[in-house]
Amino acid sequence: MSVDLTTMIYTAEQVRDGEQDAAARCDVSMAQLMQRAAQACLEVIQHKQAAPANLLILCGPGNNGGDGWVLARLAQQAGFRVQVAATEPRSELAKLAAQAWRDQGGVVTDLTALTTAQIDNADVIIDAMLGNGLDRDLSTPFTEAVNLINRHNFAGWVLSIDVPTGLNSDTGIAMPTAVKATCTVTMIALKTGLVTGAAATYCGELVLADLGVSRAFFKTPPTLRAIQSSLVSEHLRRRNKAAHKGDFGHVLIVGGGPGMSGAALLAGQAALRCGAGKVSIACHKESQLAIAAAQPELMVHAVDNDLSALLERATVVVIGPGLGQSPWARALVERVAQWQGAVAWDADALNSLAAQPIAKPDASVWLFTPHPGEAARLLNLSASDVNANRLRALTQICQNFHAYTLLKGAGTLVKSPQQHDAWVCRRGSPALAVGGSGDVLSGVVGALLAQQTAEQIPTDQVLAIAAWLHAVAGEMAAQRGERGTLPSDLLDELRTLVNPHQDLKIGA
Ligand SMILES: NC(=O)C1=CN([C@@H]2O[C@H](COP(=O)(O)OP(=O)(O)OC[C@H]3O[C@@H](n4cnc5c(N)ncnc54)[C@H](OP(=O)(O)O)[C@@H]3O)[C@@H](O)[C@H]2O)[C@@H](O)CC1
Ligand SMILES: [K+]
Repeated sequence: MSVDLTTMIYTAEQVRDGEQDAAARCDVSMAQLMQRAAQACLEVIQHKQAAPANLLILCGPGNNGGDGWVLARLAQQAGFRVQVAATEPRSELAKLAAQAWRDQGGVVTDLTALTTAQIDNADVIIDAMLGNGLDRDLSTPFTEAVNLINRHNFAGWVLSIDVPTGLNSDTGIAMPTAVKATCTVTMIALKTGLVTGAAATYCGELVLADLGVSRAFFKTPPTLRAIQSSLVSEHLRRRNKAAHKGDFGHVLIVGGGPGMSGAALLAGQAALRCGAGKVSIACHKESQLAIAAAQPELMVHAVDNDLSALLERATVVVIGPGLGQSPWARALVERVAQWQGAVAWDADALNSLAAQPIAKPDASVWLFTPHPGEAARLLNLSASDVNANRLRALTQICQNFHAYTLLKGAGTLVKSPQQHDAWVCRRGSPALAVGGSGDVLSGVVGALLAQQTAEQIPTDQVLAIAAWLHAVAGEMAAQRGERGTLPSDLLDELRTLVNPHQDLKIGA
């Protein structure tokens, strides 16, 4: 069976532990691995930039620097004009590689003396300062070098080897200073910190160089798996021609407090566009008219605190969009928390659970879709604590609340309470960073839950599929302009995406 190596993502520790073993199994020495790493970087450079261009290679003390020293030699042999600015090599492999560069007549300047002129003369800067050995904040001379590279007026491009210097390859947290690369060539396996958190700002295009040992390495189970389009097409098949609305579930959306009818409306519209058989909304009486007038297919009920009749008819519940934090909202949260079935919790419904926790009934399945602020409230932490280790926060929420959880933000993470590994969504767009986007997502989750039986979607894949649909709908909507894309623009795109097997052209 073929494995897409770019979908399996590991911690830096897993890579460190696994690479030596994988190299030994493939009968490759560490020096050969370094040679292959440098060769992979050279090929990426040659693809983008013909020789003789000016390369400035910045080498740090460890094996990341070693990759840089070897690259200097290979690139010069390939006809590039190469300058190296370096700190003293300290690892054995880096020392040998530095000596080989000098033996070839290569010139070296001290990284502490790096000048703006050196940077400006370069067509390509290669960041081989620090890789996955980064274990503390940057200091002189790395901070100064990174600041010089990141200046807005540098006309060339930047290739980071393995990981941009200053980015934590496990958490995706950037030190106050970190290289903003055009392209990152990472070795052997993708690392968790390159696909979540602030990674997208720093990594640029991410290229995996498997160095010929990945197949041995990939026997190790990954920490994260990238959500792929195949997950969607496997589960959202062509519908049975004799289908009726009862096959596709009844979503009840609880939300739409005073002044927040739009959130419940967006969730309802997304649930309809993603194929739920029926969608009802339980909202505040002040919101009923606005929602009903905006979308005739929605059944809109004004509720005080009695949801019993609506819950009896529902297949799944989504609670949170526009719910607010009033006593009215809390009463609804308490009622839904007792209901036995599948409940998707979002927004103020999560805040309410955070403020006054309620235990999940054993027979219920709960799905949470917090953003980092809501996740922080659920864990009694700050949002920056959550962002400092998104995967850890995700795992804690799953465990503490026995809930399938989707943690929003670039590199959305998804995890089920039972499984060890998690999913990451590598798709998406900054266009999704706008109020109402999360309401659409909760409607998508509701629709998938409602169709779970008809489409045989395992519960642990519902949030992963929803994250992918929402992210790709965002990318598609953003094609008309990232800035100014509205959550309602996602609705048409979602409709296309949930019909992957349908040829949407109308034949004769
Ligand atoms: N192993 C392999 O098979 C292969 C590995 N490969 C490559 O090796 C890289 C990993 O190499 P690595 O382990 O030597 O770590 P690396 O990132 O070079 O840094 C360690 C050095 O940095 C220092 N240091 C740390 N933080 C610092 C800071 N903030 N500020 C200043 N200094 C700091 C630390 O110093 P110390 O803590 O000892 O004082 C130590 O000297 C990997 O990313 C990939 O590029 C590829 O060739 C493929 C084959
Ligand atoms: K680097």
